[in-house]
Amino acid sequence: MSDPLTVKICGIKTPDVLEAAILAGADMVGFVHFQRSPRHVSIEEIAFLISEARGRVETCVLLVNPDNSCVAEVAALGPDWIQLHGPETPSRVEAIRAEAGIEIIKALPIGSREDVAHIADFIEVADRILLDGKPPKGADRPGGHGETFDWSLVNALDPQVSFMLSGGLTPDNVAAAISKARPAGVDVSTGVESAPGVKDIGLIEAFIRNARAAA
Ligand SMILES: O=C(O)c1ccccc1NCC(=O)[C@H](O)[C@H](O)COP(=O)(O)O
Repeated sequence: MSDPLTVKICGIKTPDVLEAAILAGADMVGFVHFQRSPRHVSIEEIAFLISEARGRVETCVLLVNPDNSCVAEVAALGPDWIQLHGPETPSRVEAIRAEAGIEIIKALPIGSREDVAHIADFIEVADRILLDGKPPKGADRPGGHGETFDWSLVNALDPQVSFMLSGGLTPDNVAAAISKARPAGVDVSTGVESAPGVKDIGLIEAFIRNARAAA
């Protein structure tokens, strides 16, 4: 039997939404620590959210090109995962994994076959790979834009490579995405919001329900 699908709800900012995501059956929740994001949460807020989540759902802190002091500060909070969502090189990902002593998700933007070929450089240095859409031109942050990509591009990937899928997923398209890309997990933020940074509990429930039904 294949492993169950991991469902991650990213960009959670408040305890009530965290609680709703847990009750709806999320496997992992993500907290964004990046000032320019409408989903940014402070270190103190993340500490509280992790303490509420511990033992109930896996936690992930999303960082963009963090320096060593930021990595140490986040690692001290004890999340299960750190997600690197910036232009980190393979050697920097490896160094952050060693510094943090925490499992790493490396997010990679996909828009072409060349981008898919680039994934191989990260297999050994990250614990999970997350494939995302490319940010729109001129965007001031590297993710969380609700941008999909051509899911058939992942057919060029070595079938042994396990990956999570994100980028523009919604309750309406998650089943098609799972059927086409066959990911080990799905990750959503924008597609379960009523406005940037404002999660909609009904959409979170529908997303998880539809992802589970499709898996
Ligand atoms: O959410 C943000 O604002 C953000 C800022 C900087 C880097 C990444 C960011 N989000 C990425 C995610 O939340 C997820 O991991 C995922 O890519 C969600 O994508 P989407 O559903 O398209 O918003």
